[in-house]
Amino acid sequence: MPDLTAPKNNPFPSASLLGYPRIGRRRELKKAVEAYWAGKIDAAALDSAAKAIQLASAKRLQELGLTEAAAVPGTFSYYDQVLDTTAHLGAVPARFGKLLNAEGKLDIDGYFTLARGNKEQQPLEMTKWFDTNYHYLVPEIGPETAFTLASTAKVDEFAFALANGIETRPYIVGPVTYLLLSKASDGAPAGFAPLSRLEDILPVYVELLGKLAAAGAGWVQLDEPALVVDQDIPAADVEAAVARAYEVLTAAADRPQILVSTPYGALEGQLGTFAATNIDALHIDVFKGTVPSAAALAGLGNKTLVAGVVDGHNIWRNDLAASAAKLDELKAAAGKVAVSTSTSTQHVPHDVAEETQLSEQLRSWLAFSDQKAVEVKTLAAYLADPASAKAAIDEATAVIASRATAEGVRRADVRARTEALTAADFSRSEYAVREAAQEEALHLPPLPTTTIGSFPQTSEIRSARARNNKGELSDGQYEQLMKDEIKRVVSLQEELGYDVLVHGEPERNDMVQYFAENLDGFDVTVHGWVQSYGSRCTRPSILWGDVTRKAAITVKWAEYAQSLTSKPMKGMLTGPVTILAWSFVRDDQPLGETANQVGLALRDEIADLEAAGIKIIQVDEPALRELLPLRTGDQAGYLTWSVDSFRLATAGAADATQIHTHLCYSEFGVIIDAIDGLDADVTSIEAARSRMEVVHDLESHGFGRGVGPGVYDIHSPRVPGEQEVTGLLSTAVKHVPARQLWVNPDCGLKTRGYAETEESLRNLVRATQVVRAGLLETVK
Ligand code: MET
Ligand SMILES: [Zn+2]
Repeated sequence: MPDLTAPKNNPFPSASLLGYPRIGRRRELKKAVEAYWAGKIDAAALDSAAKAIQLASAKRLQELGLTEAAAVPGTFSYYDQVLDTTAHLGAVPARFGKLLNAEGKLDIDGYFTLARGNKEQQPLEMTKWFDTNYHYLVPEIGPETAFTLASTAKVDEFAFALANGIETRPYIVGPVTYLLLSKASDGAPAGFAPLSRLEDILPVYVELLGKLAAAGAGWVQLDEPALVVDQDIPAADVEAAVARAYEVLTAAADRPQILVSTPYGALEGQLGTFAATNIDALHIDVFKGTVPSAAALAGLGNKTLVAGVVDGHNIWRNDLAASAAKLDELKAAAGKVAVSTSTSTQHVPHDVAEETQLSEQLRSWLAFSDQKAVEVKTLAAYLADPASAKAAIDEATAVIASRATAEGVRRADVRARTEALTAADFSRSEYAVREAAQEEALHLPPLPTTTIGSFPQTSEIRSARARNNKGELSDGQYEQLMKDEIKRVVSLQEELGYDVLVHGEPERNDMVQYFAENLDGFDVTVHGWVQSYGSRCTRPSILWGDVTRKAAITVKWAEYAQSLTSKPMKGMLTGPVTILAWSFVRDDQPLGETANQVGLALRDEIADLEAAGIKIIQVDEPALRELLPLRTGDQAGYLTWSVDSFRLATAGAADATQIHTHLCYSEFGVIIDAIDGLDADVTSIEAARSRMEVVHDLESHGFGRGVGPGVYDIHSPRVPGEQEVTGLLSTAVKHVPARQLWVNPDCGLKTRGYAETEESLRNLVRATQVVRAGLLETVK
């Protein structure tokens, strides 16, 4: 047996993936982690579940042809790759007290505490990872943060695979991106920039590189996607940080060869910055990004250029001919070229072959992670010997061509409707007119209380749906169970004293999939889960054709719920941008065209809801921020079509119909104009985790319509106390005029249990009463 741990100088693998799903083909990790949290399995059982997934994934990728050393990415994570990096750096925020154990390590419980919070502390803030629907945990860095190698999880993961005969390529977030994604810790002085701690984290990276080299790693992958984004610090500062970081890391005495990866867009000017360092390989995204100039590529010298030509973020079969052409160009200008995906494939499911319920035609158009591994392998073969890949390339070309003419892809009725749209279809009356009409129709108290839509999806609800799908429960029985649940949700809200009620969305498996299942142009998967955050997964639908509404979707449920109460019942829809963002969307026409088709379908649904007597309709757009292009130059175009599609969906509503929207998960400051542009009468926004930061943006913008900054963080089981909520509301009324303010949680309650939900919602009402009374005092 060769000594696998001996130092080596292998070339970068000709074919590899930038990352791979880590949740398991059947969401084994989700199940194990949740069982561990529930105390049903111990740490050893969790560890062996994790190892089983790691090994299965590595073996699968080898089977698919990624057999070279370091071709299999070591991208496993128990929760999040940024949290992993925080753990390796020991960057535990001071507010958590002493989380490191006696050996100075962050054990698995400490790790989960950062992710989920504890009785005293909110978890780390969560936000979107670049332009994806994946969320990472935001590091909190201050002048006081101490850095020490507090975890060797990545070394252990590597050693475990190696012991099983597979040399993987350990992955960790690179130092510059790590600090650029961090926020200043609570106590940090004004103007403190986490990037100023660069010198202090580098020694920990160096120590980690040493341990990886000692364990036998030939390559390590440092992920630097922040370099493809326009940062709010000068480019020259970013460049200096990169130069310094990689000067130190490449000078480490014992280290694996270093691949720096830059997924999610074009690296542009920073390519030269990396070219000037001594790293061994540089990955660039040439799927979403463009092929750099020959001169820029020549600057890479002896470094391997890892070409991300296969899209890691969407599921369409690769246009191998187009990729081959890009590779030719790259090869002509750069010395060594290897093939990979544009991003980690953690954003797409495992395997199309599992989706046997899809038509053969649709399946032939798709590539999930495993198919992408084969595509990458084919393209690497092409680079070595173009003739060897000819059959595969021709087949891909033919299949892609078949999409253009397939039934349902372009429908004359749908196209006629979008082509006939005029400016008037995108606008409602002036807000003052609507406000008066709504006041008259609704008579709401000051600081109206409401929730965001979903109530806990109990195991009874989920099992009823599963049994209905299997045919064990008739549609009639299922419908009755959902109605019972709606009744329970309505009476709970009545009892708690909420002003605007919801039906609780029990009938929806998912806020996008539910609509996808009821619209033409979509298909849904059975096993196509992708990680959203932690143990949470979603199953994006596939939007492959022209979209139309077959029949009313939500009306009967809303109508039933409204019949149970004299309070206004909110109709609940998912907006066009979110439907697109959380589906895998066709790539053969501009997103704006697809969004308008969805907008029109929703517009018809709103008209039907109004006709059924629903006076308030919420159109959720939690993903509005997520699709925002990373480069500032591309943002205006996106904001125009996304805002337009929402307006198209909602502008048919009568003046007296109150249109709500809901946004969550992100910093909104940058898109506040667009949020205003949606022209919704009421906007609820996530704010509890970030402790009401958003109200400052709203204030400085002069946001003039209704707004509900969330006062209950629903992402953790923690119950907010009455005083805590009172405090948040008191902050809000200082910045937002009370007549505009609404009281609501951050988001829907579907992931919560009833016990904590009831208690929390009760505290919201009590706090509202306190603040309302205070408002009356000030008026007197
Ligand atoms: N109406 C939806 C719900 O309450 C909004 C969720 S936003 C991710 O679940
Ligand atoms: Zn939400």
